[in-house]
Amino acid sequence: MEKVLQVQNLSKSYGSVAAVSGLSLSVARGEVFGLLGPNGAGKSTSIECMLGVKKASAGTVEILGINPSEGRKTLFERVGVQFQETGYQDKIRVEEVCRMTAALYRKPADWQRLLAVFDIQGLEKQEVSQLSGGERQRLSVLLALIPNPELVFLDELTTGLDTRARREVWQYLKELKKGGLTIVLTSHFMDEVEVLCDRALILKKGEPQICGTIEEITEGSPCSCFEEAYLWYTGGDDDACV
Ligand SMILES: Nc1ncnc2c1ncn2[C@@H]1O[C@H](COP(=O)(O)OP(=O)(O)OP(=O)(O)O)[C@@H](O)[C@H]1O
Repeated sequence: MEKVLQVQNLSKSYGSVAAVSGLSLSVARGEVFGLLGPNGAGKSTSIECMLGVKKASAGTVEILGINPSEGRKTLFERVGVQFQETGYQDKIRVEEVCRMTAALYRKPADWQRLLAVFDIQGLEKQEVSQLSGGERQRLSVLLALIPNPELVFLDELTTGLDTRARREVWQYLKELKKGGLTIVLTSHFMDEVEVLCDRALILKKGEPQICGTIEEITEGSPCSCFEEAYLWYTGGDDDACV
């Protein structure tokens, strides 16, 4: 199966802090892959290094056959990125940020339709700074999809979304997956990971603990459910399954 993302021995230190150590993974086309771990485990740093936004201390990354630090322009034509926080221009309106993003790509998605899908329709004239946290979150996912990407990185996909909105985003991503989209996501919600991810990798203090399907990860622990297994992999030595 075609690999759209390949990471080998990626490490990143900030001074004496080893944020990521020896991360290796590969993601096949059409797969949904979860990068998991507690706050500060190194998820965002890993994604930023994969994209070439931050310079890795060691390791190699290939996205769609491209070395991200060399082919940035080609890469961003084909890859969508949602970051946890986006620095929007002061007073920019929803429709302006959508239009400006769409203008960057040759074959952008229909952002008006995406506004409807993400239930932000009717807020086009509103300033982004005046949106609620959940609306802003949905907008950031929408913006990552405007390039019509082959691969999308979603960082804390549904943080701040209400129950209905989360399910709607899941449903939409499942449809995009059926259409062949490859998704790499981070999440703190194990129910979301179970619903969406084909495979996941768990980081603890920057170090990969296990990589596999939800079943493989659960079976690799003494626990009987995935969330407990996650807590077991990421907890202290004394942590036992509930
Ligand atoms: N610019 C930076 N300078 C110094 N240390 C940093 C910097 N960015 C991140 N770190 C540290 O690197 C480690 C990994 O941070 P990172 O943001 O990648 O974690 P994360 O898994 O994405 O966390 P969260 O779930 O809270 O978003 C943390 O210890 C963090 O304090």
